[in-house]
Amino acid sequence: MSKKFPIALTVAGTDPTGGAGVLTDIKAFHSREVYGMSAVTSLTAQNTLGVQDVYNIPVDFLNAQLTSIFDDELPDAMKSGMIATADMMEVIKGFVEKYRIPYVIDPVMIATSGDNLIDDKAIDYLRDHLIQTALCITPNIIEAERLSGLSIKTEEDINRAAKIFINDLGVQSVIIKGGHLKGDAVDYLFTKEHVQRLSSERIDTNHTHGTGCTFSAVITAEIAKGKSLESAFKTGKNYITNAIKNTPGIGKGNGPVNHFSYKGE
Ligand SMILES: Nc1ncnc2c1ncn2[C@@H]1O[C@H](COP(=O)(O)OP(=O)(O)OP(=O)(O)O)[C@@H](O)[C@H]1O
Ligand SMILES: Cc1ncc(CO)c(N)n1
Repeated sequence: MSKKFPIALTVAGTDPTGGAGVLTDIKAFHSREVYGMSAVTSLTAQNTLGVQDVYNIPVDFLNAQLTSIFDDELPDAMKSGMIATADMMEVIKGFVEKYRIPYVIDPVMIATSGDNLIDDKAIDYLRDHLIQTALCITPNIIEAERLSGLSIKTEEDINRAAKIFINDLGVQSVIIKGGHLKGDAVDYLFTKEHVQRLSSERIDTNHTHGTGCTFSAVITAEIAKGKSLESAFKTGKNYITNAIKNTPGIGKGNGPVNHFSYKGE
């Protein structure tokens, strides 16, 4: 029997309050009418106030989860979020290379609350071995600084960092998210051939927990449908702007975004 929906896989950590990580990814896939699958890298104890504890899944068990998925059905696209260790990254790289699956990397390093989510060895492995396997990587400013080695304050700095990603680090394409800069919320997609700049008004809110996860999950869902990266980027940007604007107002701290409100293309 042929499958009725595109399938997207997320490989990421969990947030029990559902604002970031695997749960927000699955909500975004569902909202975009894409069937969601997940392999969990870490269980976190966190909420809108911060990260209280982290339990990393043993690397063999991450391998077992991915084997269960890939032995049964091939997802149309996958993304990763929090991957706490280089050992886990090596396992994930093996599956991406074996199955040649379109792969979006959200290079998660630090939670919105400021807590570290991955170790230094993992950041080095990400930069030197993993990001090259992706169709696209989606760093925020802090992650782009850490991976490129540049300090990023202006649009010119963003252009310079993109050149490092593409020319020196061998990345196919990169979306640098300007959510952490001042002024409008501007994101940039760089490929070898062109730059696409998408801008939205900055929404005055602290309810931005899981925005990066959600944005990359929507992009992955659109790629799973066979959409171009340029079109997926537009949908991701429209979705996240709407989702932040319509915050459901959950929790005592940096609340999550709304997965019910965006009805556009
Ligand atoms: N206050 C805001 N108003 C409008 N758009 C925003 C705002 N904050 C972030 N965005 C948008 O949300 C998306 C995610 O960007 P951001 O830089 O917040 O990612 P992130 O830091 O990786 O998120 P996370 O909180 O999951 O770690 C981008 O499209 C960015 O432009
Ligand atoms: C599990 C997880 N992934 C990603 C982030 C980044 O928002 C987070 N806070 N928690």
